[in-house]
Amino acid sequence: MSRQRGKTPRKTNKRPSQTDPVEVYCRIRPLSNDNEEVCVKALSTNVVQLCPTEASHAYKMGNIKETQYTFQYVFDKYTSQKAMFDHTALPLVEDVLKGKNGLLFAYGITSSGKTHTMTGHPHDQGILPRCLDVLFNSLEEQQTKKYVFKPDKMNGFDVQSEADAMVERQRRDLMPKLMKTPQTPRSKDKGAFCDSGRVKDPSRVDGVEEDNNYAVFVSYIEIYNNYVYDLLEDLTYDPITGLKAPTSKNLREDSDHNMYVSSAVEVEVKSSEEALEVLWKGQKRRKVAHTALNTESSRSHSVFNIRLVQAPLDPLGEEVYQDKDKICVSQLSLVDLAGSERTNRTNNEGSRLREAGNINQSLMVLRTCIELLRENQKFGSNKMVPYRDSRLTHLFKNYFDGEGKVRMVVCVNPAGAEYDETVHVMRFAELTQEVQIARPQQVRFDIGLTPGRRRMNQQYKEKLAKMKEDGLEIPTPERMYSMGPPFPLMELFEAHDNATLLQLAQFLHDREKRRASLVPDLDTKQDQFRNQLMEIEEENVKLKGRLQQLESMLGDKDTEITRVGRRIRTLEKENRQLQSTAHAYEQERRELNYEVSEKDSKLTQLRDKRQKMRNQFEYQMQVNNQQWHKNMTAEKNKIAMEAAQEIAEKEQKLELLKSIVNNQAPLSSGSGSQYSSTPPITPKPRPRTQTISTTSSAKPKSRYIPPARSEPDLSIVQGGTQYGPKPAIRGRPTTRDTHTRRGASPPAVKPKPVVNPRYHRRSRSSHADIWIDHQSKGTVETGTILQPTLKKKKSVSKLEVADTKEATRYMLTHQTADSDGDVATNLIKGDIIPTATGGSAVIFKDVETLKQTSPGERKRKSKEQKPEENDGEWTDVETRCRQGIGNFLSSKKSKGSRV
Ligand SMILES: Nc1ncnc2c1ncn2[C@@H]1O[C@H](COP(=O)(O)OP(=O)(O)OP(=O)(O)O)[C@@H](O)[C@H]1O
Repeated sequence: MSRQRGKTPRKTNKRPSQTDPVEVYCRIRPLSNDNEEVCVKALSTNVVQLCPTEASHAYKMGNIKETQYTFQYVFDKYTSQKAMFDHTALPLVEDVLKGKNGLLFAYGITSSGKTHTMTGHPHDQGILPRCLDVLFNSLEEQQTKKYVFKPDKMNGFDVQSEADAMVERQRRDLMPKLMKTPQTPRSKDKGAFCDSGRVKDPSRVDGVEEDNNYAVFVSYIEIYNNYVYDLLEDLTYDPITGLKAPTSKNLREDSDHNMYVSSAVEVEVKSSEEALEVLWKGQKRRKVAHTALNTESSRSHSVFNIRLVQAPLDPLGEEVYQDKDKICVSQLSLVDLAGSERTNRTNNEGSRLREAGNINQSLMVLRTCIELLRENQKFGSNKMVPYRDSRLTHLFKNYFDGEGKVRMVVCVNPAGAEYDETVHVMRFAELTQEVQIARPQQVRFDIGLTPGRRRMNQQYKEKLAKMKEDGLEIPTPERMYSMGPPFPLMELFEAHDNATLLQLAQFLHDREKRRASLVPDLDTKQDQFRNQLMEIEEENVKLKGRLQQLESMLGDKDTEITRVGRRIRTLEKENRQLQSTAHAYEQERRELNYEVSEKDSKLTQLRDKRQKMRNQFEYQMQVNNQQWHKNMTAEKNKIAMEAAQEIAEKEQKLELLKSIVNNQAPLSSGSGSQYSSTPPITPKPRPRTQTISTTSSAKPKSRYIPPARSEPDLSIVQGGTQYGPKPAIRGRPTTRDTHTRRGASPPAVKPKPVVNPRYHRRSRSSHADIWIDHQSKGTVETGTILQPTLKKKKSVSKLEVADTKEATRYMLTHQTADSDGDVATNLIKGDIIPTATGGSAVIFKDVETLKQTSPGERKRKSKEQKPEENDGEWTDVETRCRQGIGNFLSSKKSKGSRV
């Protein structure tokens, strides 16, 4: 072994060549109540996310940011104790077996699962019992007898022979039992680690040196209120005062500057059960105070140390080599830190409050130390790390200052209410990862003795026993190649100390003899060895050839692999492209399908709508047709009635006119205030006087008054009508007039003419005529193709006397509807002749009828007679006058004035 100091852990003054960071693991425990809000979530196997809950102080202060922390590994609530152990502690157990130190501590707030992780339950063991199980599983038969290694009370170990160890065992067994702490009943779970219900961890690790012997020592200490107590110390019992209070222990530094708890009991254990019993004994002593947060909350930091002592076997492979310097001690410290919460959260009072203060103080110092250490390492500063400010940091100073592996398990309670505390824990944990620890150096256990000594000794013993059994001679054992026992202790006090010299000569002679006897054997062995070497060399040459072959094959394969790899990559790329194209097409197809279905549905909607509209329209058409037929029938009846009435009226007027014409009765004209139509005047006064109304025949407004004076008055010429207030025209009959007059009886009295058309010569040139186009305002524009020719005209809707002064011709437009509903426009034309009294008279000469027939009804036979058909009738003066007067009257009726 290169380094055999029985001290733990070792401090090195050299600057470490290789370092490892502190490895931090995070474990999230399950919620106590599934309905609780969660503030911690594992994002991956090494990232954890914290998000403030509404109940948290941070949230209330407006900090709602989520934070992420990266750790070596994050274990979620489903992680088993076994998995936890395998990741975090198993490598440390392996290291311990190889002579390296390890520190594992559980850190977190109260009730975050530290004790559960470190200790667990018998049926679901935590890290500590599993470490013990694996350690003892791995050591198997290689443990020394008890008391071969003895703690030297200065953090080191002594070694003694098995015989001495046996004597000590006997002595201890015979020793009267000391007064010990009365046994208290074990609690249900934690004390039951040694019960049959315990589920042992079956794992074992490699790394156990074949030619070493081992012994395991455990110690259990507690740091409470910044005092160190030995949890395995037997409390002395005084029959009067009872149990004596435990005394706090001091921390000491050994010759190698390693810290240890002075006079702390270290118990040598030979099985995990024994070790767990010790653990339970210590746990009984552990301060477990009830706080508001956790009824089993640990108010102290507990440190369970497992020290593995190993030493090589002697050359015979029989016993431990009796040299203290050849002992190697490695240590695994498992620390369950007290909860890191703040005092105000726990509702602590009195001693509990002091506890909380001290816990926080020691954890604060731990944080400060780690921060400074990190700073020194990072920035090359040399600030003093205040390890001594707390017992906790002081005790583990060597782990951080020296070498070893340090791991931390951060336990997290994901309950939302714990957010504020958890954030501090996380920050510290993340920071801790930046601290570098010197990597422990590889311990070499080879001390120059034949390897496999234990096995050979074993075989030798077995063979010996068998030969003894068979009664055979015992052959020279392989181990006889030894040069014999070590040199005896001889001291030469004077030059002539012959006895000692002889003894030495004898010893050397024996050795010489032994050597001489071994030389031939050695030569034989050398020959054998040479032959073997040659065989190996041959084999080697063959293998080299084969290797070359294989290498060239491998090279070919590599080339092939590279080519295939390249081809695969190309194909993969093509495949990806094709996939993306297919994807795009698929997408397009889906979109088109969607569009088509959308359009289909729109089309269907449109069709439905159109059908609905058609139905509505048809229905509306039916209704309208019915309504139209009804209206038409009513209108027809009305028109027929009106026509009958009009005809009757006109008949009446005609009668009147007839009588006027026939009788040639003189018409008196007033100052133009009213139009009067004279009744037929006969030489004999007629028995009755006929009154003609200007508005309606039913409601006569004026009566005929016989002329008072003999001045010429209005006379109406056949074929025309006399208009105007004053002029009285005795008209000469026209050709047409003549026709009508033929049947009329000559007037009995010849009235004095008011206007004499004979005296009034009219220009024959139609170009010189100025027309008055008299149309009432409601005249409908018919758009008839044939229109009267009026070169010069003045259109009026109301006829004034002044208009008649300039004009020579007069045309009255009058519209009527025939029985078919078509509009017939009558243009009644006449000459304007000045009267003797300065007025104007109109002599109607012509009536034109413009008629428009709808094409659909062209073939229908109109009830209205065509002009040519009317020829006979139109030439009839009566009819024409009737028409003329009727129109004029109706036009005058609407105007309410007379010319
Ligand atoms: N991973 C887990 N799975 C199941 N139960 C758990 C887990 N972690 C913790 N618990 C349970 O939560 C409770 C509190 O855990 P524990 O006592 O280990 O907390 P603690 O951090 O050690 O508290 P303190 O600091 O006060 O000692 C215990 O009942 C424990 O069984």
